[in-house]
Amino acid sequence: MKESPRRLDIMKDEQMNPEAAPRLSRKRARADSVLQPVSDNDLNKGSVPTEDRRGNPPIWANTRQQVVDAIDWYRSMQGGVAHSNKRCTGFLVDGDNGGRSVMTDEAIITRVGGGSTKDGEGNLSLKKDQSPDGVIITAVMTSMQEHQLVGVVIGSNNKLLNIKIPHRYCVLDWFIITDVWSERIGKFAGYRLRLEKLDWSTKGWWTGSDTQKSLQPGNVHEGSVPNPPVRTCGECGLPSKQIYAEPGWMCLQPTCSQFWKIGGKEPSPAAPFVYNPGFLNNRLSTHLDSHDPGALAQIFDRNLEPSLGSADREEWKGIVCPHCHKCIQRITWDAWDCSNDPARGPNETCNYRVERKIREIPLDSLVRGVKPYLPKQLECTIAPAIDRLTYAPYETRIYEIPGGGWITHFVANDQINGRPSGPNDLFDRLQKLDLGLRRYPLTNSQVPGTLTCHFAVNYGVPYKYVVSVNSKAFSEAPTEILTALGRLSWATEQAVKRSGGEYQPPNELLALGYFEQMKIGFHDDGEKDLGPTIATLSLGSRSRMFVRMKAKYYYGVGDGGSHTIDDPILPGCLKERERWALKPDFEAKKLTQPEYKQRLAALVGGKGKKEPPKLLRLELKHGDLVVMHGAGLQKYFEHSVQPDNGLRFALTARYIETSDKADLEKGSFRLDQHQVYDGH
Ligand SMILES: O=C(O)CCC(=O)C(=O)O
Ligand SMILES: [Fe+2]
Repeated sequence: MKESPRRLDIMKDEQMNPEAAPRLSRKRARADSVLQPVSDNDLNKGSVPTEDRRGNPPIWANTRQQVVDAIDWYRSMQGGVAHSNKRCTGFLVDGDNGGRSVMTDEAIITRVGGGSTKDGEGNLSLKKDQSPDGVIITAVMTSMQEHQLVGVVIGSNNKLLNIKIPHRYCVLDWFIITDVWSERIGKFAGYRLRLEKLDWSTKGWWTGSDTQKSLQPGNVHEGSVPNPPVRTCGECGLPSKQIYAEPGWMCLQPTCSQFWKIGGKEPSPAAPFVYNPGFLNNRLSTHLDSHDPGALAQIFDRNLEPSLGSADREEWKGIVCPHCHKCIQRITWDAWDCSNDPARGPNETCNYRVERKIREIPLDSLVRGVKPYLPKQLECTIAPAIDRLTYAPYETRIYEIPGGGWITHFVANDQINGRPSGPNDLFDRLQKLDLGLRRYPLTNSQVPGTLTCHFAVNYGVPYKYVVSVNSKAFSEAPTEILTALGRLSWATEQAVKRSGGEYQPPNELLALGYFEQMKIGFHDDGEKDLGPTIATLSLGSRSRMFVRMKAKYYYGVGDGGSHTIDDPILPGCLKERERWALKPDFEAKKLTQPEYKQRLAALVGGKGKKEPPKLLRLELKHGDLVVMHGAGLQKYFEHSVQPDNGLRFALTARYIETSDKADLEKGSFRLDQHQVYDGH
């Protein structure tokens, strides 16, 4: 732990007494950081970062999701701009800010993301003009017009500040957006913005101990420079500020023929660009000086408040540690724990912990009087074969998925659920147990450190699904888990036998727990050694399960944007007939591979497609069992489950092929008589 509370107190004292730190005269500061030309390279790239900063961040995190979970104004896992209700609420300045970006002590000038792609070196570049009507630009503009508070987070890849950024993500402060304008960026017109620190009575923790003064309102402070002139374009008649002292004033209206031109010519990108000092260094927002921005986040000791012990959304949001100020995610079922962080750094020692035993939630409060789903919410393109007799009192609905297999839905009822050791009892008893449920890091997430949006615990043979989960042996499992396993074995056997397959008893069980607003996104269960059959028991809050073809097979376009050559052309895929018509020519070598790919691209387009349509939307109620049977269901299709708001458990059993002795041992079990299930 680098930030002790003491250090933070020191920081506050220093901030309250801006005279405490020596600083350069304004003239010198300008010479250092303003009149220096900014080329297409970032201003301070290559300079050596120093530890000499004034203080410590008020809030910090090791992963992006820690920030997102704990900070209300930064709910964005991708891109730099967090927005809500069409307003920008938070801004991240990390690496790759684009050319001509600068950070002074209190102002940030950088690009606005959106509409960019990463080049070979991971730098963002525009692939077309950024539209003023895009979601991000609109949000940024609206926030500027409304003087909306914008929280700013800095990432440690940022090279604009000449300090060593102490953690991967650090909150800077509240800012406001003073300007949004367009420039020529490479071949295209892209938006850039200027942010200004709201509170000009204190200095930011990130400023060096010998930095320039706070920004002052234009023309107020002795020695300050005039506000930048605004000129009207002779061509379009619209005003633009003079942002650059050099090469000079340019029209910044991207629709104007004189956009980004001086004397009819665009400045060379290699020309020195020098910010107008009045634009960079004056305080442009003088009207907000009495505004109380409120705290960046509520930071207090949750051990001092009474625990509601609910499964509400509030319970699994992140919190900011009152001791070390790190964003703590709710990783375990029953606690926030600062030390329980998969991305914890070697110097972190904070052990702040808040116990949160969940109070028992009565099943009735979740299942009684819930509004039926609308027909549209349960729309299926495949009609089930319905059978009310064979497994009575269950009703079964069998969906045959062409190219995939069968999904058998055993619909439970009060009679089934109310039996001793049935779903009602299981739901009540699972809540009282300490199963060791926790959120795990996703193994192939685009954003490192992202945790699942549900809690999990694995029993029996280790199973990797979307994450790698520790596994406990069935011999250590509570009777409730084995009781569930009994029911799942029964359902698996019935569904497999009915489709003519060979029954293989499960040797693995994954228990998932969902709080309010948790879910499992689209995924397949297809680990390499997984058998073809997967059975799930739903307990508690109602949910919907969705099934769709994977985009790769629906569009025939893989993740890299390339067309799939060994295309199975599944029934129901896009342009199925046309794809079948093309394939024989390729197989007969009448078409080369590039020609085949080109023809496919002409048929179904490239990547960046909309999501494939959902084939099934199933209503899973308390006590229901669902069996997926067929390897194709995991290979070519994917599923997701979206519970209603409220506590839910899902217990899923599978058979996993393994010759590992220890794993086999973990997966072996014998059910007691009362744990065996016969379908009643
Ligand atoms: O929550 C559910 O019903 C489904 C869980 C699931 O898909 C899984 O465990 O892989
Ligand atoms: Fe699954």
